[in-house]
Amino acid sequence: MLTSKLLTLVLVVQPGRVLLGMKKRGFGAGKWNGFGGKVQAGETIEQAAHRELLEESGLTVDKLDKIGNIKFEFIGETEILDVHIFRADSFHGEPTESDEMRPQWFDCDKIPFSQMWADDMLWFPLMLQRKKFLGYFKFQGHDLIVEHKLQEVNEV
Ligand SMILES: CNc1cc(N2CCOCC2)nc(N)n1
Repeated sequence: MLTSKLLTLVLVVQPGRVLLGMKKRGFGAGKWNGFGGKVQAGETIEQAAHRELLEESGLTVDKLDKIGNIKFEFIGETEILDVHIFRADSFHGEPTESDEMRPQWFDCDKIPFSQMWADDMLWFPLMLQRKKFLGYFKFQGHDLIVEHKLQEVNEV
């Protein structure tokens, strides 16, 4: 029986550039990604997204737009990662390195997909076009996608 773990992911996007963080330890270490993590008991998914963004990047945002939900399965593991993805177009503060993440701005046409999770190159274009999407990715290990579904939706 597969249980699911609620996670958040926030992409801060400004005209022509997106803020990513180099994950310094733990799950996904060595990859560039948005900012996020676990949803704690007693907080909403959106509250968790705000909290993790602040903890990992030093930024606060007035508004998070729900843009996607992707479920990740890893062959041989019983826990499905249920990742709720948000986009912010403006922020307060300065991107600041944390224990977890080293933030850096990337031109939207120079996103380092080779140093990111393999699914990102498939849904980032939807995110950048402000589309909304639902996805499912089955991984073998951390690098190989053996099966996936990705659909644009009107509501996440
Ligand atoms: C497996 N592919 C993933 C996983 C992932 N995250 C899981 C851990 O929490 C933060 C988001 N993020 C991306 N872009 N791709």
